[in-house]
Amino acid sequence: MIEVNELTKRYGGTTAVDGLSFTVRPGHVTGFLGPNGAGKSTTLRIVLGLNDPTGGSVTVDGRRFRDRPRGLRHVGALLDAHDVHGGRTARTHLYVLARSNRIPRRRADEVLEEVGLAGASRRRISGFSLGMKQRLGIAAALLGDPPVLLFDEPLNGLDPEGVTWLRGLLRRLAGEGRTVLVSSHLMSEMENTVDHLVVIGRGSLIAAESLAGFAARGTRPSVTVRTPDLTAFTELLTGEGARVLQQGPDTLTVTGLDADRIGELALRHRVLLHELTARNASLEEAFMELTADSVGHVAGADR
Ligand SMILES: Nc1ncnc2c1ncn2[C@@H]1O[C@H](COP(=O)(O)OP(=O)(O)OP(=O)(O)O)[C@@H](O)[C@H]1O
Repeated sequence: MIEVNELTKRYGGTTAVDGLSFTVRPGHVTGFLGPNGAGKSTTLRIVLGLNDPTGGSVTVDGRRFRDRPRGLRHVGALLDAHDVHGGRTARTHLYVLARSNRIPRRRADEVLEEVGLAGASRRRISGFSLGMKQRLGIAAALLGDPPVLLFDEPLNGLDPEGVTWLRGLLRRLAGEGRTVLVSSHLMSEMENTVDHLVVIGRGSLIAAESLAGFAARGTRPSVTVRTPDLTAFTELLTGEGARVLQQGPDTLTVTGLDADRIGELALRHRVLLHELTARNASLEEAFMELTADSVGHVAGADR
């Protein structure tokens, strides 16, 4: 468990983190979300003891990370994929890390295999693409088989296959009972990846809850319905109190009734449905609404 207590970090006149408290529990993939400059990287650096807080504290399983010897066995982290010695090969990079944490060498080969870099393990890192460096950073995080994992914007630079792979890996790690915290400034990246959210803006907590709970804060969720019985079904839905917008020759957007209820109505009245989709767009809307005051630079704001 990661516990952040009343954390504050100032850089001169800039307050990067401002009295922030939250808890990250095992068994979940928790998204750490906020607009650019919200203080995510600063918080993660403090968790790892790379920066000292101005006030407050962070503990991992009840202790400061810095007080643990052989840290990679407790917390694995990917903060900056470029933060590697380009002249080394991927293998050597991991061997050095393994040695300094008393981890057997064979583990380095195992994690290279796991992240899909076994074939490139003897190549110099300077020739790696950003996506390959991300994979190498993930391999380093997994090296010590740690119960706690932190990833700062890990989807950056990954191609669609890489994104799908990483989502699966994060879920598996959480399924094994580990604590997994993943930062991003994009809700669209997180909605298919995480089940819990910690949202911050200007260094302060905005929300800490389940993905479903967060979505419910936004504008009302909508459901897309495709049916050849457009007119009759629209009447039925409005009769049940729904708001219905026609989007195309056979497509409706419905608010005010959830997808389960709409499906039941269709079944009861023998209406043929070709599609019934609950839209997650409200997550993005909730994020934008809740963080609107914390966004430093809004496109077009000066015009
Ligand atoms: N070493 C530093 N010196 C001075 N200011 C800093 C330093 N590190 C971060 N900051 C400032 O602290 C604030 C928070 O930055 P941080 O990088 O933690 O945000 P972030 O949420 O990770 O942003 P992004 O999504 O852009 O990575 C920003 O205003 C940033 O300019």
